[in-house]
Amino acid sequence: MFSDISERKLAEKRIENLAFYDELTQLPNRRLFFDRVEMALATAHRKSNKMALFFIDLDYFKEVNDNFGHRIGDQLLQSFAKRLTESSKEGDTVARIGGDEFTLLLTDMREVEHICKACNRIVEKLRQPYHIEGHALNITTSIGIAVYPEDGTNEEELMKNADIAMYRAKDIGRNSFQLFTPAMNAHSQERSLIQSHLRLALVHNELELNYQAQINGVTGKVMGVEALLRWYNPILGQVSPAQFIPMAEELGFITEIDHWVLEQACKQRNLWLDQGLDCGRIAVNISALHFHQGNLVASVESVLAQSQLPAELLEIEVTEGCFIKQMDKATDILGQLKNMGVKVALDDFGTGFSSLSYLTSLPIDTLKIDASFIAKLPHNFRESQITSAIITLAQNLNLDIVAEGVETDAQKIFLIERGCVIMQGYLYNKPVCAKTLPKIIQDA
Ligand SMILES: Nc1nc2c(ncn2[C@@H]2O[C@H](COP(=O)(O)O[C@H]3[C@@H](O)[C@H](n4cnc5c(=O)[nH]c(N)nc54)O[C@@H]3COP(=O)(O)O)[C@@H](O)[C@H]2O)c(=O)[nH]1
Repeated sequence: MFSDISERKLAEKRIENLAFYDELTQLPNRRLFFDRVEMALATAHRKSNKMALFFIDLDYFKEVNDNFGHRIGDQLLQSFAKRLTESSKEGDTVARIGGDEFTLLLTDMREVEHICKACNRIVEKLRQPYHIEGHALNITTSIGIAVYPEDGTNEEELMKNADIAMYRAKDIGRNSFQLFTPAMNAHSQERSLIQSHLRLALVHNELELNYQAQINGVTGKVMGVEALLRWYNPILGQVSPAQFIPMAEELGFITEIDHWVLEQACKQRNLWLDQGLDCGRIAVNISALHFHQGNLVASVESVLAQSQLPAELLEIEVTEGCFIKQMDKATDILGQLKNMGVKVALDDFGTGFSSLSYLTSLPIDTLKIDASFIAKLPHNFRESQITSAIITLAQNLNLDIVAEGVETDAQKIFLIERGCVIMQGYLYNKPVCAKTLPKIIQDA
């Protein structure tokens, strides 16, 4: 009899635990979190206090799972939950509401400055490296914050607005926190609208490629062309790739888009080849996400076979983001491309992570100096020094070098004097459609 009762109690406890707590981290789940918010709202209302609801999302958690496996991913979530709990105060509620999504409720807040202070403290603690099974994982977080009563007076509203603010933090580069503002609502609606149209852009034939020439500034000869994606939607108008490419990455169809670009660009370059148009290599941008998650080598192989374009006329542009993680895998992918005869350029060079040692081991052919440096030439001391150093580095490593975003004669002269002769930018031509490019090449 005694044992029956204890067993029943144990079973009840287990059921309650499953209903209200997350099994992996033992934190309250979404249901219990909502109950706590509801209770806290009543107290905050009575005492005329503020409270803050944090929506916390781990940046690039999926990559941890993909690269290190789910066991390490789970341990990371447990350590993260522990740290988040340790950095909160008595009376606060920490919860796990989904895969890598956590929430935190801070009660008894009087000023928004107190909330920001608390947030800075928490972010600092969370971003210290996590040491798991011999791996040092550097994880950052994107946090959105909604404050009662300004940003919502019930749990749904606060949660929705904290979520919107969290997406804003992701949009502006992750690793930050954002307090909700009403303007974000409009931004979030615009984002959803773009996303819903983007899903159909390929099917509705709304994508097109433009081409921008890369010119030898001394001889005027066209050395290559870069394919740049354009999207025109009848309702949204022209949408910049700087806006929709990150969305396509987030929505999971960047590989499909990159493959389409690759196909069109190779087909077009082969057509120009047949027409005897001498415009060097065609450069195609590949997103870092596609680089790691898609099958880039197979994609390039099949497109080259289908288009009949000689491999040496194709250049793949990758960014430093491709090498932050899984350097060995990245080297292997680039090596396979090189073995096929395809050239590889490192785009936006100088803006990524600081370690240059990877340059010596990566099989790349070209460095593209980022336009943000060129824009400040020739008068800005810092940018002039960096640009000169990048040119010297490329020369020492026997790499080709291309300057991006060249707009003035003064920039061109600066670059030529330092040994960078290939340039791309509005000084020569803006990106144009396939029909217009031959005229630019003939006039060059
Ligand atoms: N994965 C893919 N990414 C792509 C693809 N097409 C473009 N992109 C990436 O989107 C970002 C924005 O591109 P875009 O608006 O096309 O801007 C490019 C040029 O048009 C612009 N440019 C060129 N010359 C000048 C100049 O003189 N002044 C000036 N202000 N801007 C100039 O610079 C952008 C160059 O892009 P990149 O060489 O790739 O850095 C951009 O990050 C693209 O990479 C795609 O098909 N797939």
